[in-house]
Amino acid sequence: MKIAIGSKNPAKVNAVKAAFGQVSGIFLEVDAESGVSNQPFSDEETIKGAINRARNSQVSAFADIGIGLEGGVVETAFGLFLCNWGALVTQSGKTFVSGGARIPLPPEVAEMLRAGRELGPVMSEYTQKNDVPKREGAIGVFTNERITRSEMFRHIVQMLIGQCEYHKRFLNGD
Ligand SMILES: O=P(O)(O)OP(=O)(O)OP(=O)(O)OC[C@H]1O[C@@H](n2cnc3c(O)ncnc32)[C@H](O)[C@@H]1O
Ligand SMILES: [Mg+2]
Repeated sequence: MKIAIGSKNPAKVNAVKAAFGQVSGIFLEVDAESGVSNQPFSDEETIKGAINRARNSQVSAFADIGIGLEGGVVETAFGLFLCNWGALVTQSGKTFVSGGARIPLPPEVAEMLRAGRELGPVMSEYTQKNDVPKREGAIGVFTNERITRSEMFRHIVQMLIGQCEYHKRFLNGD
């Protein structure tokens, strides 16, 4: 099975490979367009980014399925929360969506994002560490690395695969 991943970020790529586990597949990393802003600011925008990445990677790699993973933030009455979404698109165009765990960002980090900055660079500055988005991620930093970005995305991909399996098994879909 050819599986296209709509990103070259190792935190995402490793998550997809781990979620598929024993399934023998060829994984193709594609710099897929998300079609949304670099810093999505709502669930809707983040989901849209995930679906676009999934579809664009599947099409451009002629893959059996495409997986898109997108990170964003969402404003709530309790502060600005991390939000993460994934999408799986099949060759026939069937689309599955799932969301990840969410935690609030510290107020000083949230303020920088509201001022128009992107979370990745803000996190590197905040932690004085490079490549936070490719490593533990903001979720890893603020959970004392109990849940890393890759693990969070792995759960999302497992829920995508599971929904796809359910669809095939019980709904006879393709
Ligand atoms: O190469 P891609 O796949 O685009 O990987 P990315 O790290 O940029 O990931 P996203 O585009 O999905 O994330 C949107 C923005 O939010 C940042 N971001 C999202 N989640 C993050 C996290 O857990 N830790 C650090 N930065 C994060 C990210 O760096 C971007 O600025
Ligand atoms: Mg990005």
